[in-house]
Order: sequence, then structure tokens, then C-alpha cells
Amino acid sequence: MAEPTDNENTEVTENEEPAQPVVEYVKCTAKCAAERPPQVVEMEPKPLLTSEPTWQKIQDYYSQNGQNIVIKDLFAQDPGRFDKYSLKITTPKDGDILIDYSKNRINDEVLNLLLELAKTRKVDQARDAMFSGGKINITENRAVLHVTLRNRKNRPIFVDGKNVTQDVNDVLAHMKEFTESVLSGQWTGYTGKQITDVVNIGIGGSDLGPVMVTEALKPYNQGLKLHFVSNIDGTHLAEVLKLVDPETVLFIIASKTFTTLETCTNAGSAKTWFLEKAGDPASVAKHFVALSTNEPKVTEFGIDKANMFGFWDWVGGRYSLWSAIGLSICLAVGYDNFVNLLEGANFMDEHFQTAPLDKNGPVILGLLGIWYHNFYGAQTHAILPYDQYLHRFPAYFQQGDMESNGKYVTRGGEVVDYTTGPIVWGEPGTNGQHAFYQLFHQGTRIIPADFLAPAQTHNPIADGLHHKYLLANFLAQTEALMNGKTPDQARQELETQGLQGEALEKLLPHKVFEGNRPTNSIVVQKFTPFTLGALIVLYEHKIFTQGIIWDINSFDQWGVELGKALAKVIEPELEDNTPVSSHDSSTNGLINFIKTSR
Ligand SMILES: O=P(O)(O)OC[C@H]1O[C@](O)(CO)[C@@H](O)[C@@H]1O
Repeated sequence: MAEPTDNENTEVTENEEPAQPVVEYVKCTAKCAAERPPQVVEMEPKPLLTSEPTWQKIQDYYSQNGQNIVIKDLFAQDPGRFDKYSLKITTPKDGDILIDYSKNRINDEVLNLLLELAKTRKVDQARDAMFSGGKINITENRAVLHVTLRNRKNRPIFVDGKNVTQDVNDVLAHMKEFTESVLSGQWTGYTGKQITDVVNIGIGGSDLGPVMVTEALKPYNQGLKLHFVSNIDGTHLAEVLKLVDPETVLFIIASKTFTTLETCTNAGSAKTWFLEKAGDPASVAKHFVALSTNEPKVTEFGIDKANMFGFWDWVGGRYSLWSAIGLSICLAVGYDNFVNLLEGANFMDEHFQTAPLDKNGPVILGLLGIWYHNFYGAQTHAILPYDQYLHRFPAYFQQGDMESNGKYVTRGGEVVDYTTGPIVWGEPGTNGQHAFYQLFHQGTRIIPADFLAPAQTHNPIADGLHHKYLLANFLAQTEALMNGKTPDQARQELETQGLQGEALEKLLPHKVFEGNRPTNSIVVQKFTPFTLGALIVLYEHKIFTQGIIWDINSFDQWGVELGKALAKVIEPELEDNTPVSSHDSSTNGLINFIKTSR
């Protein structure tokens, strides 16, 4: 890994690749920034989606044909269907990423109509607006530039006329230096002992990404034990504090705003616990660091600004794992692996930017979602990782998708007359099979599902037997969901088992599977930092694509504010046991029950 260069005169010009060998950090001076005025791509206002002629065409097509598209028949008719409806994205270092979307209720007509919709809704223009630093988060008047955090080729990216690439690299250099000092044992606690445990205190985007990635990349762990505290429920912190020693623990207070109730309360209690043992407030500097955009609040809390890792308002919380918020990831897997994660992310950014729409993974996945949610009326979308290390991947994208696209007002302020973000959920295979797959196979709802699997496991125990079974189950499920089992097949099976007459007829309907349940299969060679980075971004841009088609602002989250504000009203009412009567009778009743039951 190249060291950061201090060469103030090294410049990168717009279309220039960095000179070989690749220099990791390139200073872009004020002079170079001035030479390249930003060219921000604007997003044009859009008419309501349902008034688009293409939308109407898709609606008509669906009304006439939607219920007659039978996936298994399409496979029977076209031996080339897999090749036609799958994408193999070759990464520069960790093999291919295969996106097989052939097991969907689509044909060329459907796909062409959906691609026409992507064009009509100017997904490419919106994408360019985001990458060029346009303030596409209109309700907060902010650019949306998490892509800059993994801008590994150091292309100049401007916010308000300022090239922010160097700022990003400066924070990365700070993260590298800190990570190496902790991992090498150079950074010690207040009694001179090495750090053994890291507790990340954060919530939402300041928690879910770091948890998900540190779990997913456990095989790359460099020796530190990672813990995460997010919930305001004191149990979460109390249980973690039982596991750590004040002499050897490092608390990371991760909060973009540094005003979030949960994080501030947990951080305050962690500091009190620490000082009860350490005594001297000067010891805090050795055991508390902050990841935030809010320096005054960080210093007010008592964290030295030298121990603060900054980021910017153009990084949305749910897109922040690539920023300083990823410090716990860095500490867990080492800086080089964190860079590999960023490189995988950047690789998928470039794919999204350059691949034609019909070969563009995020666009295709986004359009398929639109097909099911808006036309077939699917309410949910399942993410099913066949890899135990990815067990928090669905939870991560619950926030990623639902906080981004759970909106019923368009960018222009109109109430939509179509559905937007799906309910995202999932569990790792094969656990899910023994829990909720029954409803997938024989329930009354259509549940589009993504199956994620690695060809190679990190743990080929029992001579690879476990992984063979795991993969066999993944493959069998997608096949079964598509093919189902016809009444004839079920009858034959029951007859073979010796059943006949009334007994057979009674059991028969229960043994039939309609099939035709759509799935995507996304297979990587192995879940490495690089492929994980790419996979996360595949979903980020899928969500982006859908948000653009639905014409909603995927980057604010006003919907979480109301409950927070009401909690502030209720909290003082819980102080004493005086009955309350200021709310509706249910809320009054609940509050008063709690008061008399504690
Ligand atoms: O990092 P912060 O500012 O503490 O915010 C935490 C989370 O709270 C939210 O604002 C709302 O849940 C998320 O978007 C964000 O990730």
C-alpha cells in the first residue's frame, strides 16, 4: 500500500488516470481545483409516474399478459434464457459476480418496456447528477456523495466549488494511522496495556453498516474483539460492559449529528462507567474517539478533536460505512482490507456509471423490483444470504431501502398514486427455510427474493460437506420456487408412496406447489472485502434507481422525526407516578399502567 504523498504539486486532471504505479493519495491543490470548475448535472422535474405513456404501456401489457407469464415455460421455450438474462461482472481481483435474473416473470417485451421506463425517467441523468455533486437531496439542500468516499482513482469531485477528494483522503490517512497504531499495540490504554476490545456506540447508519461488515468479514479479523451498542435500552450497554475491561477497551462514539438520543445517552453512561474505574478524566483521551460531522458537540462531550474522525453533510447516515463511520471495520479487518472494501465499492460505482442500461446490474434489479411491486402488487422483497457471515445483510438493507424509499410524496411534493419502497426482510439460508419458506412456496403472496451465495466458503469443514449442502439448498430452493409441483406430479408421488382413493384425493391439494415464484441469484466466487463492497453498492444503486423512477427523495428521512419528537414530550411524564390524561385514551392507559406497575 502506497503511503500518502505530501507532494502539494501533484495534480490530477479531469480525464487523467493516476500515473503508474498507482499513487494512493494525490493532493489536488487550490490551483488545480480552480482550473476545473465543477460541471454539475441537473435533474429535471418529472411528471407523475402514472401519467407517463411508458407506464401506461407497461400497465396495459401487465393487464393482458401479466398472469400468463410462466417462468418454467419460458425456460422450456428458450434454451438460451440463462445466458440472455444473466450478467457476469468480472472483478479485477476476486473473480466474477454472477447476477442470474432469468428466474423472473419476464420476457423481452417486459424487459424492453422496463428499460424504456428507466430511460423515460432519466435514471442516467439522475445518476450523473449524483456523481457530479448535484444537490439532489432537495429537502435538505445537500449533495449526495457517498460515492466520493470510495473514489479510488482520486477523480476531482466538487461540493460547492470545492474539490473534496483530498478531504476524504486526509480522513482515510487518519484512519490508517490510528488503526495501525491500535493494531500494532503502539496505542495503549491509561495503564499502558494494549487495546483488546472495541465498542462502537452508534445507531441506524452509524451502527448497521459497521455491524454488518464486521460480521461479514470476520475471517479477516486482525485480533480485536468488536462490540456494538445501539439500543437506548440500558440492557444493550450493560451486557457489553460486562465483557470489557476499562484498561483495554476503546469506545468509538459514532454519530453523524452527535445529537442522537440513543448514542449520546449510551456514550454518557459508558464514560461514567469508564471514569468510575479510571478516575482521571485525562484517561478519556486514550479510550474514547468520535466519528462525527459535529466538532463542537464532540469536544463538549470531552473527546479531544485529535481523536475525532470527521465526515460531511453530503454523506447520508445509511450510506456512511465508507466514511469515518467505518473506523470499527478498519480496526476489525485492518486498513488494507478496508481499502479493498472501498475498491470493490468503487468497482460497482463504475459499473453503474458505464454499463449500458440493459447490462447494468443495479438498473436491472431496480426495474425487476418495479415490475413486481407496482404491477404484481408485491409488498415485500426478501434478501436471503446463503452465507452465515452475511447474517446482518438483510437488516442493513432494511434501513438502506426502507429509510431511502419509504416515502409517499414525490420530489415535487405531490402525493403518489402508486406504491413505492418495499418492505425488506430476510434471514440467512438455511435457517429461513425452516422458518418462513412455507409461505414463499404455498402462501398467497408473491415475494420476490434475492438469493446470495458464495461458490467458495471460508470454512470448508468436514471436507466441504457443509458448503455442498448449503449450496445444494440454495439451488434447490430457487428451482422449486420456479417449477413448483403440478397436481399430476403430486398425484404420481403420492401413488408411489402407496396412497390411493379418498385418502389420496384429500391430501393432494396440500401437496401441489403453484411455482412461478420469482428469484434472483447473485453468486460470487467468495465473500471477500472487495466482493462485499461491490455487492453493497449493487444494492445501493438499485435503491437509487427505484427512487428515481418513483421520483422520491431517497436521501432524507423526515419520517423518523415525529416519533422522536413525541418521545421528548412523554419522557418527562414518566418522571413521577402522577396519572396523565393529556393523550388519547390508549396512550394515557399505557402510560398509567406502566406508572402503576413499576
Ligand atoms: O449518526 P446519527 O446522527 O447519530 O444518526 C443515526 C441515524 O438516525 C437517523 O437519522 C434516523 O434513524 C438515521 O438516518 C441515522 O443513520
